[in-house]
Amino acid sequence: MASGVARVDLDGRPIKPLTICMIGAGGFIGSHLCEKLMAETPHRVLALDVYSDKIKHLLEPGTLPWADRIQFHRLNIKHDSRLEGLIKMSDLTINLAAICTPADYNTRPLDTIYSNFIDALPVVKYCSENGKRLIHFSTCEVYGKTIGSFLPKESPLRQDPAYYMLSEDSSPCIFGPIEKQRWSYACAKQLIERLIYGEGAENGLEFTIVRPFNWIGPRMDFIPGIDGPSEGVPRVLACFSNALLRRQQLKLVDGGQSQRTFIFIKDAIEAVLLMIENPARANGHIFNVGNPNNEVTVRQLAEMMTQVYSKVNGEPPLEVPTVDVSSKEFYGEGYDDSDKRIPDMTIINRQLGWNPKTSLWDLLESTLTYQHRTYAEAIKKATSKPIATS
Ligand SMILES: NC(=O)c1ccc[n+]([C@@H]2O[C@H](COP(=O)([O-])OP(=O)(O)OC[C@H]3O[C@@H](n4cnc5c(N)ncnc54)[C@H](O)[C@@H]3O)[C@@H](O)[C@H]2O)c1
Ligand SMILES: O=C(O)[C@H]1O[C@H](OP(=O)(O)OP(=O)(O)OC[C@H]2O[C@@H](n3ccc(=O)[nH]c3=O)[C@H](O)[C@@H]2O)[C@H](O)[C@@H](O)[C@@H]1O
Repeated sequence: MASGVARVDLDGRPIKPLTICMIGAGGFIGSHLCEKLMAETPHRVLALDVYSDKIKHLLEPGTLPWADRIQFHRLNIKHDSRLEGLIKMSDLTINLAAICTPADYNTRPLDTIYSNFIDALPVVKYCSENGKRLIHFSTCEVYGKTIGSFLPKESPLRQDPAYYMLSEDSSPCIFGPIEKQRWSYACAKQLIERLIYGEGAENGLEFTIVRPFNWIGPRMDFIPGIDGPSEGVPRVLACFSNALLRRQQLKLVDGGQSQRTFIFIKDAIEAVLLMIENPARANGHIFNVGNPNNEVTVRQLAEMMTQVYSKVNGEPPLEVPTVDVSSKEFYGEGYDDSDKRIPDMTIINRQLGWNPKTSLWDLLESTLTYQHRTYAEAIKKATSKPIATS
Protein backbone atom coordinates (compact mmCIF):
# COMPACT_ATOMS: atom_id res chain seq x y z
CA MET A 1 0.00 0.00 0.00
CA ALA A 2 1.27 3.49 -0.88
CA SER A 3 2.27 5.65 2.11
CA GLY A 4 -0.10 8.42 3.02
CA VAL A 5 -3.33 6.75 1.78
CA ALA A 6 -6.02 8.01 4.18
CA ARG A 7 -6.99 5.43 6.78
CA VAL A 8 -9.50 6.15 9.51
CA ASP A 9 -9.83 4.66 12.96
CA LEU A 10 -12.98 3.15 14.48
CA ASP A 11 -14.18 6.65 15.39
CA GLY A 12 -13.68 8.03 11.90
CA ARG A 13 -10.48 9.96 12.71
CA PRO A 14 -7.61 9.86 10.18
CA ILE A 15 -4.75 7.56 11.21
CA LYS A 16 -1.33 9.10 10.79
CA PRO A 17 1.54 6.85 9.69
CA LEU A 18 3.39 5.52 12.73
CA THR A 19 6.93 4.33 13.35
CA ILE A 20 6.73 1.06 15.26
CA CYS A 21 9.61 -0.50 17.16
CA MET A 22 8.76 -4.22 17.03
CA ILE A 23 10.86 -6.37 19.36
CA GLY A 24 10.74 -10.08 18.45
CA ALA A 25 9.65 -9.16 14.90
CA GLY A 26 11.43 -12.21 13.50
CA GLY A 27 9.23 -14.71 15.34
CA PHE A 28 5.93 -16.36 14.45
CA ILE A 29 3.57 -13.53 15.48
CA GLY A 30 6.04 -10.79 14.51
CA SER A 31 6.41 -12.13 10.99
CA HIS A 32 2.65 -12.04 10.41
CA LEU A 33 2.31 -8.61 11.97
CA CYS A 34 5.13 -7.21 9.79
CA GLU A 35 3.50 -8.76 6.73
CA LYS A 36 0.16 -7.12 7.52
CA LEU A 37 1.69 -3.74 8.30
CA MET A 38 3.69 -3.74 5.07
CA ALA A 39 0.89 -4.96 2.81
CA GLU A 40 -2.03 -2.96 4.19
CA THR A 41 -0.83 0.12 6.04
CA PRO A 42 1.56 3.05 5.59
CA HIS A 43 3.29 2.40 8.96
CA ARG A 44 7.06 2.02 9.32
CA VAL A 45 8.61 -0.87 11.23
CA LEU A 46 11.94 -1.03 13.01
CA ALA A 47 12.14 -4.82 13.27
CA LEU A 48 14.35 -6.03 16.15
CA ASP A 49 15.30 -9.66 16.64
CA VAL A 50 18.19 -12.08 16.91
CA TYR A 51 16.85 -13.91 13.83
CA SER A 52 15.36 -12.71 10.56
CA ASP A 53 14.60 -15.95 8.63
CA LYS A 54 10.82 -15.64 9.04
CA ILE A 55 10.75 -12.08 7.66
CA LYS A 56 13.39 -12.53 4.97
CA HIS A 57 10.67 -12.37 2.30
CA LEU A 58 9.78 -8.87 3.55
CA LEU A 59 13.38 -7.61 3.66
CA GLU A 60 14.78 -8.89 0.35
CA PRO A 61 15.07 -7.79 -2.38
CA GLY A 62 15.36 -4.08 -1.71
CA THR A 63 12.94 -3.40 -4.58
CA LEU A 64 9.86 -4.57 -2.63
CA PRO A 65 7.19 -1.84 -2.54
CA TRP A 66 7.66 -1.37 1.22
CA ALA A 67 11.49 -1.50 1.20
CA ASP A 68 11.78 1.97 2.74
CA ARG A 69 9.27 1.16 5.51
CA ILE A 70 10.93 -1.84 7.15
CA GLN A 71 14.39 -1.91 8.67
CA PHE A 72 15.86 -4.95 10.39
CA HIS A 73 18.11 -4.52 13.43
CA ARG A 74 19.80 -7.73 14.53
CA LEU A 75 20.10 -7.34 18.27
CA ASN A 76 19.58 -9.11 21.57
CA ILE A 77 17.64 -6.89 23.97
CA LYS A 78 19.52 -8.45 26.92
CA HIS A 79 22.59 -6.41 26.13
CA ASP A 80 22.38 -3.85 23.38
CA SER A 81 22.72 -0.13 23.92
CA ARG A 82 20.82 0.63 20.69
CA LEU A 83 17.51 -0.39 22.28
CA GLU A 84 16.65 2.91 23.96
CA GLY A 85 17.49 4.93 20.83
CA LEU A 86 15.23 2.75 18.68
CA ILE A 87 12.36 3.08 21.17
CA LYS A 88 12.88 6.87 21.23
CA MET A 89 12.73 7.04 17.42
CA SER A 90 9.32 5.29 17.41
CA ASP A 91 5.75 6.29 18.23
CA LEU A 92 4.90 2.84 19.53
CA THR A 93 6.83 -0.18 20.83
CA ILE A 94 5.45 -3.71 20.49
CA ASN A 95 7.26 -6.28 22.62
CA LEU A 96 6.95 -9.89 21.43
CA ALA A 97 10.36 -11.15 22.57
CA ALA A 98 10.14 -14.13 24.91
CA ILE A 99 10.93 -17.76 25.51
CA CYS A 100 7.46 -19.24 25.19
CA THR A 101 7.41 -23.01 24.60
CA PRO A 102 6.46 -25.50 27.33
CA ALA A 103 9.52 -27.68 26.61
CA ASP A 104 11.67 -24.63 27.39
CA TYR A 105 9.92 -23.62 30.59
CA ASN A 106 10.29 -27.11 31.90
CA THR A 107 14.00 -27.44 31.17
CA ARG A 108 15.24 -23.80 31.20
CA PRO A 109 13.27 -22.11 33.98
CA LEU A 110 15.93 -19.45 34.60
CA ASP A 111 16.15 -18.39 30.95
CA THR A 112 12.34 -18.37 30.89
CA ILE A 113 12.03 -16.09 33.90
CA TYR A 114 14.80 -13.78 32.66
CA SER A 115 13.37 -13.61 29.18
CA ASN A 116 9.77 -12.94 30.22
CA PHE A 117 10.45 -10.60 33.14
CA ILE A 118 13.98 -9.24 33.55
CA ASP A 119 14.67 -8.65 29.83
CA ALA A 120 11.34 -6.87 29.40
CA LEU A 121 12.09 -4.40 32.22
CA PRO A 122 14.25 -1.96 30.19
CA VAL A 123 11.63 -1.95 27.41
CA VAL A 124 8.94 -0.87 29.87
CA LYS A 125 11.28 1.65 31.50
CA TYR A 126 12.36 3.26 28.21
CA CYS A 127 8.74 3.55 27.06
CA SER A 128 7.67 5.06 30.34
CA GLU A 129 10.59 7.50 30.63
CA ASN A 130 10.29 8.66 27.02
CA GLY A 131 6.50 8.94 26.96
CA LYS A 132 6.13 6.19 24.31
CA ARG A 133 3.17 3.88 23.93
CA LEU A 134 3.71 0.14 24.59
CA ILE A 135 1.81 -2.92 23.38
CA HIS A 136 3.14 -5.83 25.41
CA PHE A 137 2.54 -9.50 24.63
CA SER A 138 1.60 -11.51 27.69
CA THR A 139 -0.20 -14.87 27.58
CA CYS A 140 -3.45 -16.63 28.45
CA GLU A 141 -1.28 -18.77 30.73
CA VAL A 142 -1.45 -15.98 33.34
CA TYR A 143 -4.91 -17.37 34.21
CA GLY A 144 -3.38 -20.76 35.01
CA LYS A 145 -5.89 -23.43 35.89
CA THR A 146 -9.67 -22.96 35.88
CA ILE A 147 -11.72 -22.84 39.08
CA GLY A 148 -13.75 -25.72 37.63
CA SER A 149 -10.72 -28.01 37.61
CA PHE A 150 -10.81 -28.08 41.43
CA LEU A 151 -14.45 -29.23 41.52
CA PRO A 152 -15.30 -32.94 41.77
CA LYS A 153 -15.19 -34.59 38.31
CA GLU A 154 -18.95 -35.24 38.32
CA SER A 155 -19.96 -31.78 39.58
CA PRO A 156 -22.53 -30.12 37.27
CA LEU A 157 -20.90 -26.78 38.14
CA ARG A 158 -18.02 -27.72 35.80
CA GLN A 159 -20.44 -27.02 32.94
CA ASP A 160 -21.21 -23.52 34.24
CA PRO A 161 -19.15 -20.87 32.35
CA ALA A 162 -18.66 -19.01 35.63
CA TYR A 163 -16.25 -21.81 36.61
CA TYR A 164 -14.16 -21.90 33.47
CA MET A 165 -14.54 -18.72 31.39
CA LEU A 166 -11.36 -16.60 31.59
CA SER A 167 -12.13 -12.88 31.98
CA GLU A 168 -9.52 -10.14 32.10
CA ASP A 169 -11.16 -8.14 34.87
CA SER A 170 -12.51 -10.86 37.14
CA SER A 171 -10.81 -14.27 36.81
CA PRO A 172 -8.20 -15.21 39.40
CA CYS A 173 -4.75 -16.46 38.37
CA ILE A 174 -4.33 -20.01 39.69
CA PHE A 175 -0.87 -21.54 39.42
CA GLY A 176 0.48 -24.91 40.53
CA PRO A 177 3.35 -25.45 43.00
CA ILE A 178 6.89 -24.16 42.42
CA GLU A 179 8.29 -27.51 41.27
CA LYS A 180 5.78 -27.50 38.40
CA GLN A 181 7.89 -25.20 36.26
CA ARG A 182 5.28 -24.37 33.64
CA TRP A 183 4.09 -21.72 36.07
CA SER A 184 7.46 -19.92 36.09
CA TYR A 185 6.52 -18.64 32.64
CA ALA A 186 3.01 -17.66 33.75
CA CYS A 187 4.34 -16.04 36.90
CA ALA A 188 7.01 -14.00 35.05
CA LYS A 189 4.41 -12.85 32.52
CA GLN A 190 2.00 -11.94 35.29
CA LEU A 191 4.60 -9.90 37.15
CA ILE A 192 5.54 -7.91 34.02
CA GLU A 193 1.82 -7.27 33.43
CA ARG A 194 1.54 -5.93 36.98
CA LEU A 195 4.62 -3.77 36.50
CA ILE A 196 3.26 -2.29 33.25
CA TYR A 197 -0.07 -1.66 34.93
CA GLY A 198 1.78 0.06 37.79
CA GLU A 199 3.74 2.25 35.34
CA GLY A 200 0.41 3.23 33.83
CA ALA A 201 -1.12 4.03 37.21
CA GLU A 202 1.85 5.88 38.75
CA ASN A 203 3.74 7.33 35.78
CA GLY A 204 1.10 7.61 33.05
CA LEU A 205 2.56 4.93 30.69
CA GLU A 206 0.19 4.38 27.78
CA PHE A 207 -0.02 0.62 27.45
CA THR A 208 -2.04 -2.26 26.04
CA ILE A 209 -1.50 -5.85 27.17
CA VAL A 210 -2.36 -8.74 24.83
CA ARG A 211 -3.17 -12.21 26.15
CA PRO A 212 -3.00 -14.59 23.17
CA PHE A 213 -4.93 -17.87 23.37
CA ASN A 214 -3.11 -20.44 21.20
CA TRP A 215 -2.57 -18.49 17.99
CA ILE A 216 -1.54 -20.92 15.28
CA GLY A 217 -0.71 -20.88 11.57
CA PRO A 218 2.15 -20.95 9.06
CA ARG A 219 5.69 -20.24 10.33
CA MET A 220 4.90 -21.33 13.89
CA ASP A 221 8.06 -22.63 15.56
CA PHE A 222 10.08 -25.15 13.53
CA ILE A 223 10.12 -28.67 12.16
CA PRO A 224 12.72 -30.64 14.15
CA GLY A 225 15.68 -31.72 12.01
CA ILE A 226 14.64 -29.47 9.12
CA ASP A 227 14.69 -25.85 10.27
CA GLY A 228 15.31 -26.48 13.97
CA PRO A 229 17.21 -28.89 16.21
CA SER A 230 16.39 -32.61 15.77
CA GLU A 231 15.88 -33.00 19.51
CA GLY A 232 13.87 -29.76 19.89
CA VAL A 233 10.24 -29.86 21.06
CA PRO A 234 8.14 -27.07 19.51
CA ARG A 235 4.51 -26.23 20.37
CA VAL A 236 1.76 -28.69 19.54
CA LEU A 237 0.97 -27.51 15.98
CA ALA A 238 4.57 -28.08 14.87
CA CYS A 239 4.90 -31.36 16.85
CA PHE A 240 1.82 -32.79 15.15
CA SER A 241 2.79 -31.37 11.73
CA ASN A 242 6.22 -32.98 12.05
CA ALA A 243 4.69 -36.38 12.85
CA LEU A 244 2.23 -36.13 9.95
CA LEU A 245 4.95 -35.08 7.48
CA ARG A 246 7.11 -38.04 8.58
CA ARG A 247 4.16 -40.49 8.66
CA GLN A 248 4.68 -41.11 12.36
CA GLN A 249 2.15 -41.38 15.18
CA LEU A 250 1.09 -38.13 16.88
CA LYS A 251 2.07 -38.22 20.57
CA LEU A 252 -0.71 -37.44 23.05
CA VAL A 253 0.71 -36.18 26.32
CA ASP A 254 -1.09 -37.69 29.34
CA GLY A 255 -3.96 -38.88 27.15
CA GLY A 256 -4.51 -35.60 25.26
CA GLN A 257 -7.34 -34.61 27.58
CA SER A 258 -6.40 -30.94 28.01
CA GLN A 259 -8.59 -28.49 26.15
CA ARG A 260 -7.52 -25.52 24.05
CA THR A 261 -9.19 -22.95 21.83
CA PHE A 262 -7.13 -22.36 18.68
CA ILE A 263 -7.29 -19.17 16.65
CA PHE A 264 -5.95 -18.54 13.16
CA ILE A 265 -2.98 -16.17 13.26
CA LYS A 266 -4.51 -14.00 10.53
CA ASP A 267 -7.67 -13.38 12.60
CA ALA A 268 -5.57 -12.53 15.65
CA ILE A 269 -3.38 -10.10 13.70
CA GLU A 270 -6.54 -8.16 12.73
CA ALA A 271 -7.13 -7.60 16.44
CA VAL A 272 -3.56 -6.35 16.96
CA LEU A 273 -3.89 -3.92 14.05
CA LEU A 274 -7.05 -2.51 15.63
CA MET A 275 -5.11 -1.97 18.86
CA ILE A 276 -2.28 -0.25 16.99
CA GLU A 277 -4.60 2.12 15.16
CA ASN A 278 -7.09 2.83 17.94
CA PRO A 279 -5.01 3.94 20.93
CA ALA A 280 -7.90 5.81 22.52
CA ARG A 281 -9.85 2.55 22.70
CA ALA A 282 -6.94 0.24 23.48
CA ASN A 283 -4.81 2.15 25.99
CA GLY A 284 -5.06 0.98 29.58
CA HIS A 285 -6.67 -2.32 28.57
CA ILE A 286 -5.74 -5.97 28.81
CA PHE A 287 -7.24 -7.96 25.93
CA ASN A 288 -7.91 -11.68 25.56
CA VAL A 289 -7.38 -12.58 21.90
CA GLY A 290 -8.70 -16.03 21.07
CA ASN A 291 -11.50 -17.95 19.39
CA PRO A 292 -13.94 -19.42 21.92
CA ASN A 293 -15.72 -21.31 19.11
CA ASN A 294 -12.68 -23.43 18.26
CA GLU A 295 -12.41 -25.53 21.42
CA VAL A 296 -11.10 -29.11 21.23
CA THR A 297 -9.22 -31.55 23.41
CA VAL A 298 -5.65 -32.18 22.25
CA ARG A 299 -6.81 -35.67 21.20
CA GLN A 300 -9.53 -34.14 19.01
CA LEU A 301 -6.96 -31.76 17.54
CA ALA A 302 -4.75 -34.74 16.63
CA GLU A 303 -7.69 -36.53 15.00
CA MET A 304 -8.71 -33.45 13.03
CA MET A 305 -5.15 -32.71 11.87
CA THR A 306 -4.81 -36.33 10.75
CA GLN A 307 -7.98 -36.06 8.64
CA VAL A 308 -7.06 -32.66 7.21
CA TYR A 309 -3.53 -33.76 6.32
CA SER A 310 -4.83 -36.84 4.56
CA LYS A 311 -6.98 -34.51 2.42
CA VAL A 312 -3.98 -32.24 1.76
CA ASN A 313 -1.47 -34.94 0.72
CA GLY A 314 -3.98 -37.40 -0.76
CA GLU A 315 -2.69 -40.37 1.29
CA PRO A 316 -4.70 -42.43 3.79
CA PRO A 317 -3.75 -41.86 7.45
CA LEU A 318 -1.90 -44.47 9.54
CA GLU A 319 -4.20 -47.18 10.88
CA VAL A 320 -3.42 -46.05 14.45
CA PRO A 321 -2.56 -42.37 14.04
CA THR A 322 -1.90 -41.47 17.71
CA VAL A 323 0.05 -42.89 20.64
CA ASP A 324 -0.18 -42.00 24.34
CA VAL A 325 2.95 -40.79 26.11
CA SER A 326 3.45 -39.61 29.69
CA SER A 327 4.34 -35.96 30.28
CA LYS A 328 7.45 -37.15 32.15
CA GLU A 329 8.63 -39.04 29.08
CA PHE A 330 7.76 -36.16 26.72
CA TYR A 331 8.73 -33.03 28.66
CA GLY A 332 10.65 -34.41 31.65
CA GLU A 333 10.03 -34.21 35.39
CA GLY A 334 7.78 -31.47 36.78
CA TYR A 335 5.44 -30.85 33.84
CA ASP A 336 1.98 -29.49 34.57
CA ASP A 337 -0.77 -28.40 32.19
CA SER A 338 -3.55 -25.86 31.77
CA ASP A 339 -6.82 -27.78 31.77
CA LYS A 340 -9.09 -25.55 29.69
CA ARG A 341 -8.89 -22.10 28.08
CA ILE A 342 -12.01 -20.26 26.95
CA PRO A 343 -11.44 -16.54 26.43
CA ASP A 344 -14.15 -14.11 27.47
CA MET A 345 -14.50 -11.78 24.46
CA THR A 346 -16.60 -9.09 26.14
CA ILE A 347 -13.88 -6.44 26.54
CA ILE A 348 -12.29 -6.73 23.09
CA ASN A 349 -15.75 -6.75 21.55
CA ARG A 350 -16.81 -3.65 23.40
CA GLN A 351 -13.58 -1.69 22.82
CA LEU A 352 -12.62 -2.77 19.29
CA GLY A 353 -15.69 -4.54 17.86
CA TRP A 354 -13.42 -7.46 16.92
CA ASN A 355 -14.45 -11.09 16.43
CA PRO A 356 -12.49 -14.10 15.11
CA LYS A 357 -13.76 -15.61 11.85
CA THR A 358 -11.92 -18.78 10.87
CA SER A 359 -13.11 -22.26 11.89
CA LEU A 360 -10.63 -24.79 13.21
CA TRP A 361 -11.04 -27.01 10.14
CA ASP A 362 -10.37 -24.12 7.75
CA LEU A 363 -7.35 -22.83 9.65
CA LEU A 364 -5.87 -26.33 9.82
CA GLU A 365 -6.46 -26.86 6.12
CA SER A 366 -4.67 -23.68 5.17
CA THR A 367 -1.85 -24.25 7.69
CA LEU A 368 -1.24 -27.90 6.78
CA THR A 369 -1.26 -27.00 3.09
CA TYR A 370 1.53 -24.53 3.90
CA GLN A 371 3.41 -27.14 6.00
CA HIS A 372 3.16 -29.71 3.20
CA ARG A 373 4.38 -27.28 0.52
CA THR A 374 7.18 -25.98 2.71
CA TYR A 375 8.51 -29.18 4.26
CA ALA A 376 7.39 -32.37 2.48
CA GLU A 377 10.27 -32.41 -0.02
CA ALA A 378 12.90 -31.54 2.59
CA ILE A 379 11.66 -34.34 4.84
CA LYS A 380 11.66 -36.83 1.98
CA LYS A 381 15.29 -35.91 1.23
CA ALA A 382 16.31 -36.05 4.88
CA THR A 383 14.74 -39.46 5.42
CA SER A 384 15.83 -41.14 2.15
CA LYS A 385 19.40 -41.90 3.20
CA PRO A 386 21.29 -44.36 0.99
CA ILE A 387 20.95 -47.96 2.21
CA ALA A 388 24.20 -49.19 3.71
CA THR A 389 25.71 -52.29 2.05
CA SER A 390 27.67 -54.74 4.17
N1 LIG B 1 1.86 -17.91 19.65
C1 LIG B 1 0.98 -17.87 20.64
O1 LIG B 1 -0.11 -18.39 20.54
C2 LIG B 1 1.28 -17.16 21.91
C3 LIG B 1 0.46 -17.43 22.98
C4 LIG B 1 0.66 -16.78 24.18
C5 LIG B 1 1.64 -15.82 24.29
N2 LIG B 1 2.42 -15.54 23.22
C6 LIG B 1 3.42 -14.49 23.42
O2 LIG B 1 3.58 -13.74 22.21
C7 LIG B 1 4.95 -13.40 22.02
C8 LIG B 1 5.43 -13.88 20.65
O3 LIG B 1 5.19 -15.26 20.52
P1 LIG B 1 5.57 -16.08 19.21
O4 LIG B 1 4.63 -17.23 19.17
O5 LIG B 1 5.69 -15.19 18.06
O6 LIG B 1 7.00 -16.63 19.65
P2 LIG B 1 8.35 -16.77 18.80
O7 LIG B 1 9.30 -17.54 19.65
O8 LIG B 1 8.05 -17.27 17.45
O9 LIG B 1 8.85 -15.26 18.68
C9 LIG B 1 9.58 -14.60 19.67
C10 LIG B 1 10.72 -13.85 18.98
O10 LIG B 1 11.41 -13.09 19.96
C11 LIG B 1 12.79 -13.16 19.69
N3 LIG B 1 13.55 -12.90 20.92
C12 LIG B 1 13.51 -13.62 22.06
N4 LIG B 1 14.36 -13.11 22.96
C13 LIG B 1 14.97 -12.05 22.36
C14 LIG B 1 15.96 -11.14 22.77
N5 LIG B 1 16.52 -11.23 23.98
N6 LIG B 1 16.35 -10.17 21.92
C15 LIG B 1 15.80 -10.09 20.67
N7 LIG B 1 14.86 -10.93 20.23
C16 LIG B 1 14.44 -11.91 21.06
C17 LIG B 1 13.02 -14.58 19.19
O11 LIG B 1 14.22 -14.70 18.43
C18 LIG B 1 11.75 -14.81 18.36
O12 LIG B 1 11.97 -14.50 17.00
C19 LIG B 1 5.70 -13.99 23.22
O13 LIG B 1 5.83 -13.00 24.20
C20 LIG B 1 4.79 -15.08 23.72
O14 LIG B 1 4.95 -15.31 25.10
C21 LIG B 1 2.28 -16.21 22.04
O1 LIG C 1 -0.27 -20.54 22.90
C1 LIG C 1 -0.67 -20.11 24.00
O2 LIG C 1 -1.70 -19.51 24.17
C2 LIG C 1 0.18 -20.38 25.22
O3 LIG C 1 0.19 -21.72 25.37
C3 LIG C 1 1.15 -22.51 24.83
O4 LIG C 1 1.17 -23.51 25.82
P1 LIG C 1 0.41 -24.84 25.49
O5 LIG C 1 -0.91 -24.61 24.85
O6 LIG C 1 0.40 -25.72 26.67
O7 LIG C 1 1.50 -25.40 24.49
P2 LIG C 1 1.47 -26.40 23.28
O8 LIG C 1 2.85 -26.89 23.09
O9 LIG C 1 0.84 -25.79 22.11
O10 LIG C 1 0.64 -27.65 23.87
C4 LIG C 1 -0.76 -27.75 23.87
C5 LIG C 1 -1.16 -29.06 24.48
O11 LIG C 1 -0.76 -30.13 23.61
C6 LIG C 1 -0.03 -31.12 24.34
N1 LIG C 1 0.93 -31.73 23.39
C7 LIG C 1 1.94 -31.00 22.85
C8 LIG C 1 2.79 -31.55 21.92
C9 LIG C 1 2.61 -32.91 21.53
O12 LIG C 1 3.33 -33.47 20.67
N2 LIG C 1 1.60 -33.59 22.08
C10 LIG C 1 0.75 -33.06 23.00
O13 LIG C 1 -0.15 -33.77 23.49
C11 LIG C 1 0.56 -30.38 25.52
O14 LIG C 1 0.83 -31.25 26.58
C12 LIG C 1 -0.56 -29.40 25.84
O15 LIG C 1 -1.53 -30.06 26.60
C13 LIG C 1 2.51 -21.87 24.63
O16 LIG C 1 3.48 -22.61 25.23
C14 LIG C 1 2.65 -20.53 25.21
O17 LIG C 1 3.69 -19.83 24.60
C15 LIG C 1 1.48 -19.68 25.10
O18 LIG C 1 1.58 -18.76 26.14
